[in-house]
Amino acid sequence: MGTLSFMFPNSLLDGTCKIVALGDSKTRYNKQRSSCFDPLRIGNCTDQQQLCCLSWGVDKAKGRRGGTVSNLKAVVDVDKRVESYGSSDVEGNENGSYDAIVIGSGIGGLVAATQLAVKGAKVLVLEKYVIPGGSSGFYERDGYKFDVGSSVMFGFSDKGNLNLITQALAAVGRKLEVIPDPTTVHFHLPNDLSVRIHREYDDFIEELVSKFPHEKEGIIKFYGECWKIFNSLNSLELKSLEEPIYLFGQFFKKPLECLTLAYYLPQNAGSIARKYIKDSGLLSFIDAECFIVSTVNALQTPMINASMVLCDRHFGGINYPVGGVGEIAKSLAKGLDDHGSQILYRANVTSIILDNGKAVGVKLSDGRKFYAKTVVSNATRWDTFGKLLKAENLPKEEENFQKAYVKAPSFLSIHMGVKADVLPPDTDCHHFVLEDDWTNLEKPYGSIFLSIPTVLDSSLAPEGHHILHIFTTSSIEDWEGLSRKDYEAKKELVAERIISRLEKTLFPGLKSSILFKEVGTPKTHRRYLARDSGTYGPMPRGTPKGLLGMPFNTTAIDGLYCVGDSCFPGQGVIAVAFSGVMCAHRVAADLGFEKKSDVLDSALLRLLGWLRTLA
Ligand SMILES: NC(=O)c1ccc[n+]([C@@H]2O[C@H](COP(=O)([O-])OP(=O)(O)OC[C@H]3O[C@@H](n4cnc5c(N)ncnc54)[C@H](O)[C@@H]3O)[C@@H](O)[C@H]2O)c1
Ligand SMILES: CC(C)=CCC/C(C)=C/C=C/C(C)=C/C=C/C(C)=C/C=C/C=C(C)/C=C/C=C(C)/C=C/C=C(\C)CCC=C(C)C
Repeated sequence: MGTLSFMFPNSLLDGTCKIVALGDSKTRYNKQRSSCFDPLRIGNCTDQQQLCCLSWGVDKAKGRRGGTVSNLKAVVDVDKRVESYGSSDVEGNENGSYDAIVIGSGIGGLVAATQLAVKGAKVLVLEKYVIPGGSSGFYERDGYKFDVGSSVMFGFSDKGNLNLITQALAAVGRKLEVIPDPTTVHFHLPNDLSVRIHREYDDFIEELVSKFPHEKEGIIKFYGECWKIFNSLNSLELKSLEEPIYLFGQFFKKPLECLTLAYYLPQNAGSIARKYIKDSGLLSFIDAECFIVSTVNALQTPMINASMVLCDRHFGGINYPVGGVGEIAKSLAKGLDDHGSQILYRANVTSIILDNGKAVGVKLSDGRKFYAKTVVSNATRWDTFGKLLKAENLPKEEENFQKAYVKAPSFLSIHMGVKADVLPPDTDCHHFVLEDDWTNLEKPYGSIFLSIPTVLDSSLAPEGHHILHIFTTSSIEDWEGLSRKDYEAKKELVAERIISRLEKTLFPGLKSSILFKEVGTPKTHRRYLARDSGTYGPMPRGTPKGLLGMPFNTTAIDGLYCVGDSCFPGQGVIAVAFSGVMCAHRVAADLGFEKKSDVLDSALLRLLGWLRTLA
């Protein structure tokens, strides 16, 4: 980066840090662009920002060209924090001593890495940012601890086979204390339809039937069909569907359940709902139920995915980790370290190194190269095949994927700290608001998601305050080509409209209770989550054949695997955790840590490839 000068005044230790950057045009460029999340922020910054600022300062001080670090104690504290989430600096390795390199430490990447580590593999995770978790990370400001993304955690209970987050933590000897959420979501919908998704299934059904008494039978049949699928899923041991010894073993042990899943694999929730339900308001409600987990309506949502979430919330229930969602990734990262593998932060992978068409390593933006027997990418498929590999050599399978799936929009997120008394007593933790027109459900800024995690865990905000995380779909195109001033003004304007809507629908007096507010746009998501266009994940271009077209973890490139939401079964923390489990199993088999059969492998992989072409 050249000639940067940093000066850290003593105010560092009391939580504010003023950084003065002097120097070349690049610095001035960063100075102009500095935003609330910017590692090179100029002005007051706290906590995690401070961490970024300081770690830059340390780098500069080490590399020495004009760096001045005036408060070494603070630097040491910050280094300890980086250390506590995993390893610090690692030299490049030219001779390939790792079994697997994982690009990215989202939940998908971390689950793949930890599962491999417990099987005995030596893994290196390379994360661009300064903490683990990606969209399941956290950040701290002014005494508030915010979840970067969703605060609704499926798969986090203590029972069944589908509690994949609990299991992933347990695999590395970790367990988090959780707080049960009595209501998954409180829906506030057109025609004054208000529905609470109670933890108890019978209470939920009773409430829904009370709103649509003429559809009692249809409601029971539709949700009943979801249970049939959920129970089949829940009876299986979950591993890679691309590994034939396991897959055929499951068919042998649980033939009925596997056939049930095979039957529903190409189906969508909306068409099944229409078999039983006629009321258009109720069908729209089921659209909203699906939209919050898939960003598309029920007709486009795979039935297996819908069943998973519509039942897990009652089976294991939604549980929130004490200390926030970020604790999950932090614990996985620590568990990885405990098992002899490593995670390296500020490690921006810019390309995947190929040798005779096989993935053998990666190159970082600072020039370091790391080699391994296999490479797993937790970046989206658009980033993996469009940036880390040369876009012009797009394999046929990826071309097909991009024909069937497009990037879902990103989000506009508003993180706020408010006075506690603005919330009526018994306010639920999660809300979904669509005021008067069902046709706005999927439109940008149409529906509003709201989470108030301090309803469950008050330690996330100073006493007498609450956190509000408000988000709504928004596309990157809406935010590009604006001057800094216009960009900031637009953020304020759009946020103001959303907050006014919530003030009108839910919390009178909301605006005057705001003590802290920070707005992130799709550009923020793109920048800090390294996701192309800031996308939330893939969504089907048209009506998909359920999950049939969704690729698993192997790719057309030998030695390269993908994990995360652009793999089967798609978006969602629990979904990417499953993709991590599947990926680790397939990689472990290929590395010789698990049983495999070359003959069966090639037959199954060909069959699955062919099935995808039918989607
Ligand atoms: N966006 C949200 O609001 C939100 C919130 C919570 C959970 N989720 C769920 O989490 C899912 C995503 O999880 P995931 O595991 O697929 O991924 P992720 O996007 O959460 O994490 C990917 C990680 O990879 C890192 N990365 C990407 N490219 C890199 C590169 N070139 N070099 C180094 N690091 C790189 C990113 O910094 C990030 O930490 C989403 O589908 C969503 O359902 C989303
Ligand atoms: C292979 C073949 C061909 C065949 C065979 C058959 C079989 C055996 C099959 C099997 C299958 C399986 C196993 C499957 C599995 C699946 C799964 C696990 C799935 C899962 C899913 C999940 C999901 C999707 C999830 C999601 C979630 C989400 C997204 C969430 C989100 C949330 C949010 C956003 C929040 C909201 C908030 C508010 C409202 C505020």
